[in-house]
Amino acid sequence: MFKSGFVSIVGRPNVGKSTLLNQILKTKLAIMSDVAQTTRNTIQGIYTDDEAQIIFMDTPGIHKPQDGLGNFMNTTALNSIYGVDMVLFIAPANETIGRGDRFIIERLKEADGPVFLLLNKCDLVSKEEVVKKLTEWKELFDFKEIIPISALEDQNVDTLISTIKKYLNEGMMYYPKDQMTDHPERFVMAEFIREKILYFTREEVPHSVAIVVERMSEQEDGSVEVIATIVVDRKSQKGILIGKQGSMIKKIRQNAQREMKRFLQTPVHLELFVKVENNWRNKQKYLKEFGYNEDDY
Ligand SMILES: Nc1nc2c(ncn2[C@@H]2O[C@H](COP(=O)(O)OP(=O)(O)OP(=O)(O)O)[C@@H](O)[C@H]2O)c(=O)[nH]1
Repeated sequence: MFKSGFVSIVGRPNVGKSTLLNQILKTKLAIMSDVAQTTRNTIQGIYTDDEAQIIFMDTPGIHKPQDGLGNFMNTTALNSIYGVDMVLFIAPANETIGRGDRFIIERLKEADGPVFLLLNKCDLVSKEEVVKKLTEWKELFDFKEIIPISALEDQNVDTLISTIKKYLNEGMMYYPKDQMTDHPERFVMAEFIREKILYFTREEVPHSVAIVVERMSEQEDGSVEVIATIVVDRKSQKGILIGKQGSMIKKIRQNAQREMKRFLQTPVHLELFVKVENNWRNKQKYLKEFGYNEDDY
């Protein structure tokens, strides 16, 4: 069973978020900041192995502290705790628990999914101090897991990965294992639609559907409009996809839209069209148009 999920890493500035991410991604595929940047959330890195794909999310705001607690902890700074499967809260072992930490802790109560505490920089303090710190933290929040690590020295990072995997649900591989497409976001949007088609239609519609994301554009209010066409190669498949009075396509649309919203962290309006292109798989023109090339397979 392959697992996947979205994980956000939060913590005060300088606690070691980037160091940890680099350590995790060191040996694996690293897709660093900006590659799949959206208006609000950034995919900071994607860890993929044979068992799971973990997509680390980050909110840009939390990385750009300004002076004063009030500023760097503005309301948007912690948005990445919503709509993710798990939150990793990093705190340094070598510093006292401060106002910044307490502020984040308060917000973590609203987090979607389990919250882990990663006590970082454990290489800088004694075992006794680590234990003492962990006890203090335990009193402040009901963490699902507490893991002492050293991001810099690569201590316990493998334990962290296996623990994350334990909590992930079965899921698809959102990104190719070792390759990025030109339009990562469009690719992911198309995969959401494909997943829902397979889920709701089961075996009735073969895997040969193509999904073309025609447009993906940000609206003035910050929402995103996605227009996509599902291409099938027989008329009967179109009928199945649309369903009785449009009931099937509605289900696919609503559920894909929900995933997109979760992924982009902003309202999404999805429009779907179904088009029949006889035997499109054999037509070079379409293969090109749909963005497939031999390298993808
Ligand atoms: N000794 C030690 N130093 C660490 C560890 N992790 C991070 N550091 C150091 O702490 C400093 C801050 O680390 P970053 O990874 O940049 O912290 P960050 O949380 O990403 O910081 P922002 O980008 O400001 O949010 C760097 O000098 C790191 O080398 C660790 O496990 N042990």
